Amino acid sequence: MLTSRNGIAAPTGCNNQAGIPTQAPVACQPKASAYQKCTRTLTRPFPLAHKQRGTPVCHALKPSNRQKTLDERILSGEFGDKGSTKERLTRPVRKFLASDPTGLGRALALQLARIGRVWKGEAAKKMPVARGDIREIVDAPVFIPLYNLYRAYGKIFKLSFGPKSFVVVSDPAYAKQILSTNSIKYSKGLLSEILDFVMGTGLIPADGEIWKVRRRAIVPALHKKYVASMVDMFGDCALHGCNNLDKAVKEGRSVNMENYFSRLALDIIGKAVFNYDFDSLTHDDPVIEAVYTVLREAEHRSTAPIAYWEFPGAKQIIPRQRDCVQALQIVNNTLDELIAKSKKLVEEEEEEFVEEFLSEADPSILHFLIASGDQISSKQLRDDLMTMLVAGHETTAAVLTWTLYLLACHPQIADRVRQEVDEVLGDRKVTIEDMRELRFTTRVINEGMRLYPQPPVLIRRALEDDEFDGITVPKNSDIFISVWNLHRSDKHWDDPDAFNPDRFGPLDGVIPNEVTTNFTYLPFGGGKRKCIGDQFALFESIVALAMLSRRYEFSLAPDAPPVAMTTGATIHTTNGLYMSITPRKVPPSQGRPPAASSASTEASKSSSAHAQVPAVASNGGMHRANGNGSTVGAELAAGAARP
Ligand code: HEM
Repeated sequence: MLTSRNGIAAPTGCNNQAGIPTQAPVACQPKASAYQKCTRTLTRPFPLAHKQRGTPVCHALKPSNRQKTLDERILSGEFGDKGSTKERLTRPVRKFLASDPTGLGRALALQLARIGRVWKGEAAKKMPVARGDIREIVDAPVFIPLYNLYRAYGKIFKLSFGPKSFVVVSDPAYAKQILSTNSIKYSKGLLSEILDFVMGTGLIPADGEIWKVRRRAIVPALHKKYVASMVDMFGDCALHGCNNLDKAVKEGRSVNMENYFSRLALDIIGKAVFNYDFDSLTHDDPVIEAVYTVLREAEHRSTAPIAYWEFPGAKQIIPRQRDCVQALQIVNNTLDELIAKSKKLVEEEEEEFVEEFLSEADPSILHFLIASGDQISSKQLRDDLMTMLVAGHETTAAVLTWTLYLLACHPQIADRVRQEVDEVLGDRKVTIEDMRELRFTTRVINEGMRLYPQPPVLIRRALEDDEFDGITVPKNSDIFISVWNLHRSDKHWDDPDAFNPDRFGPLDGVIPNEVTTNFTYLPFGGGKRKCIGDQFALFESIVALAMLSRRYEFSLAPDAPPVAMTTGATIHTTNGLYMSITPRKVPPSQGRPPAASSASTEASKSSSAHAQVPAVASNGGMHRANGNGSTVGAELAAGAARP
């Protein structure tokens, strides 16, 4: 056994190439001391948008021509002098003049010093431009080079390669300015261009008036009663998943839990968004295959160096593009059928549409939107549904994957989760009230999302000039807000690489979000474009983790390939997350009765455990109350601090 930085034992077998906090001898870790160990060879210029999938993770820079590591170069002050070159060059002249005994030289030196100060002031307002060894950055997931460059160039810098350039932002105050205070000055830019083929004018890529209208229409669909009913469904899906895992356990097989979570999340989001049972946990069919083809294409395009699919004829000639067109057709046909079915049901049920409308026959978001009388084209509806499918699938699956990985590397923390789950749930069904009781499990997810934010980078484009401490970001700049850097910065976190779910304070304290941490912690973004599925996703993750922890103990399969990261829209493993699974004897107790929570009495009156929770402006005033916000931090925070 080795000991992690936070004093928690980690197994020696924990293959730690994924930036996790153990002191196991790792090849590459985003920590100063680890950089020297990487010896990968540089073969091409820094591939910012290069396809990363399938390449082993290496968080380090190769030693430069001068055989210096980045750490040594940072320590040497190479990147430190952000002053004026003119001022630096004229410094010796000034010194020489100052030593002139006649007085004339001294007067000139004084004058030169004044001009030097002006030059220095001007230089301070210029954005640092990443230079030099950028070409030496190896084939790593994109957020890792950005982390290294952040350490070299600081909280805002420009990254140029060829005709393209990006502004990389890694400061909470700047992130707040872009996402919240000055959000009106920014669009989704590149993201809209990349995702157009799959999401069209869905909520994630949409901007301006379309975004406003669609957000107002969709957010009310994720109301309290809906989320409460979804918790029930999460439990059923997770149980179904457990039954599948039992088979693997019996056969003594290790299981790729990344794949498992991807399927679980697909089954859940299909039911939640359009009441479609993919049942991908037990079988594959052409619709599932088509969905995965489209999802993989979205990831492929977000990391491809050039938009080759836009070349004339590409969609007909290139096999992967042809497959994508066919897959889109299958998905669109399926969605059209579901839309038609839902319209028919709405006509038949003739239920009055009330504020927290929830159809028993079909509680999905699609049904809500149709029942609300939302007059939109089928194309827009499809765009919205696809957006939620993509947004709610990959993200949650990735959060669960990396959190389970962290737990496997920190058995003592996994023990604490199991203990809590046994106490709260025993072997009974999970309910919405339990979300307030599973506090440590919630913290574990919070910490999992800090160490592995999904997505690790947020993308924006400046619609007009904006200023950051005197530095101008010009109109049309493409901006990367590095959530990874914010979450891993030692300026904002003690021992930032350590997996320490207790770091967020007492368990009955607030649930961390961007507001409680002043934009240092952004698992769901912030401001008016904050995730609308934050509460849904957090509950889904808690339920899945609780159900698994109650039944099994997980450890990394001894013969598994090393766990390493690769970039997609979210962080994937390079070779899967293979786990050995040991069944636990589920305690026969019924856990705490759900009504034990003070909230649940209220909940039973109002059908929602969140009913009594005051609304807290967690996102710059764009709150769910006005149809624009989302509330996980606020509602759970208030819930956690219950009497
Ligand atoms: C753990 C799971 C999830 C994570 C980590 C996550 C994260 C995020 C983040 C960081 C953003 C902001 C993106 C930006 O500012 O550019 C976002 C936006 C969004 N998310 Fe999520 N999300 C999750 C689950 C979900 C689910 C389950 C849904 C749907 C039910 C969803 C729907 C959306 C939508 C529609 C947006 C765009 C909102 C807008 O631009 O107005 N997300 N998500």
